[in-house]
Amino acid sequence: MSDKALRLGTRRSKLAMAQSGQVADAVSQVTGRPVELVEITTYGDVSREHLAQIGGTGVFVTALRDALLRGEVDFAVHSLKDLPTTQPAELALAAVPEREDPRDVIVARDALKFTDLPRGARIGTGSPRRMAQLNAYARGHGLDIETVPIRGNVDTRIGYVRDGELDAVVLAAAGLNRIGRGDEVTDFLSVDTVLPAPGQGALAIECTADDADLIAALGELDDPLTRVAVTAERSLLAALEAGCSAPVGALADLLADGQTVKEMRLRGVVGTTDGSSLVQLSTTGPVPESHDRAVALGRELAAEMLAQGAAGLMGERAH
Ligand SMILES: NCc1[nH]cc(CCC(=O)O)c1CC(=O)O
Repeated sequence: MSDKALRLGTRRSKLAMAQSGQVADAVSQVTGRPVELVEITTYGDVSREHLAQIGGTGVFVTALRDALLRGEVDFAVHSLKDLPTTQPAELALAAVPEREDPRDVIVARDALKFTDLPRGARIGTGSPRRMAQLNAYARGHGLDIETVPIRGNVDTRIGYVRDGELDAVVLAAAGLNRIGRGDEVTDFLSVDTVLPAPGQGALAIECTADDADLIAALGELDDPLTRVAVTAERSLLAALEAGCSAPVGALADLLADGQTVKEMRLRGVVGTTDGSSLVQLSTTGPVPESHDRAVALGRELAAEMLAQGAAGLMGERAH
C-alpha cells in the first residue's frame, strides 16, 4: 500500500471529532500512513431539533456515506448505534473496534445518584428507550420521577442541569468518556435497569466495498467479540423493525470464566415510554461462531419478543 495520507471523513461535532481523532491515530499506527481529517456537515448537524420529524435513523451517517461513495474520503467512523441496520452493498464495515462502556449514565445536580433523586425529580432524555425503562423502574420501585423530552448536544443537555431546569439528564457513558467528560457522571445506570441502545459504545469504521487493501488494513482494528455482540444486537433491532428512535434496548455480553469467554447472553427490551408495559427477554448460549449465527440469535430473540406483544408496544411514540 502507498504511503499517501488516508482521508477520514468526519462530522464536526465534538464527539465525532474526538472519536475520529482517536481512530485516526490507531489507523496510522497499523498502516504506517498519515491520516487526515476531512470535515463533512450532515443534515443531522444543521437540523438537530427536527431529528424526530425527519426520522432519526441514519441522518448523521448519510452525508459521510455519500462522501465515501463520491471518493472524497477513504474511510469514515460512525457511532455504531446511529447506523441503520441495513448495510449498503457498496460499503464495507471494515472494523468494529473494542467497545467502550455500553452503559447509560446520569449527570445530576448535587452529585445525586439515580435512586436518590427526590420525589417529582425531572430527568431529561429525548430517547423513548431511556424513558420507557426509567419509568418502568420508577413504577416498580416506588420512585416518583418525570421524564422530560430534550434534544441537543452534550453541552446543551448538561446545561439543563447546571442552570437548574432539570434535576438530571441521561447520556451514554461512551460519548462522555470519548470527549473527556467522564468525570461529570454522577451515576452509572446498571444495564439491569436500563439496557443500552443496540451497538451503544461501539464504533463502526467503514470504507468502500471495492477497496480490498484498505479493508484488510482497517481490519486490524476489528475486535471480533465486539463485532459478534453488536451483530446480534442489531439483528434483534432489525427483526423488531424498529428505527434508532424506537424504544428498543439490546445488549449482548460475554460471560467469561477467568480469561476464557464461555457464553454470550443477549438481552432485549421494548416498552411504552410511560413504562407501564415492558417486554424484556434474554437468551444465553455459546458465542456465535459466524456472522450468520449472530444474526440468527438476534432474530430468534426478536421473534420471542414479538410473540409476547413487542410490536404493540413499539407502535406507541414519545411525542
Ligand atoms: N444518540 C446520539 C449518540 N450517538 C452516539 C452517542 C455516544 C455513545 C455511543 O457511541 O454509543 C450518542 C450520545 C448519547 O446517546 O448520549
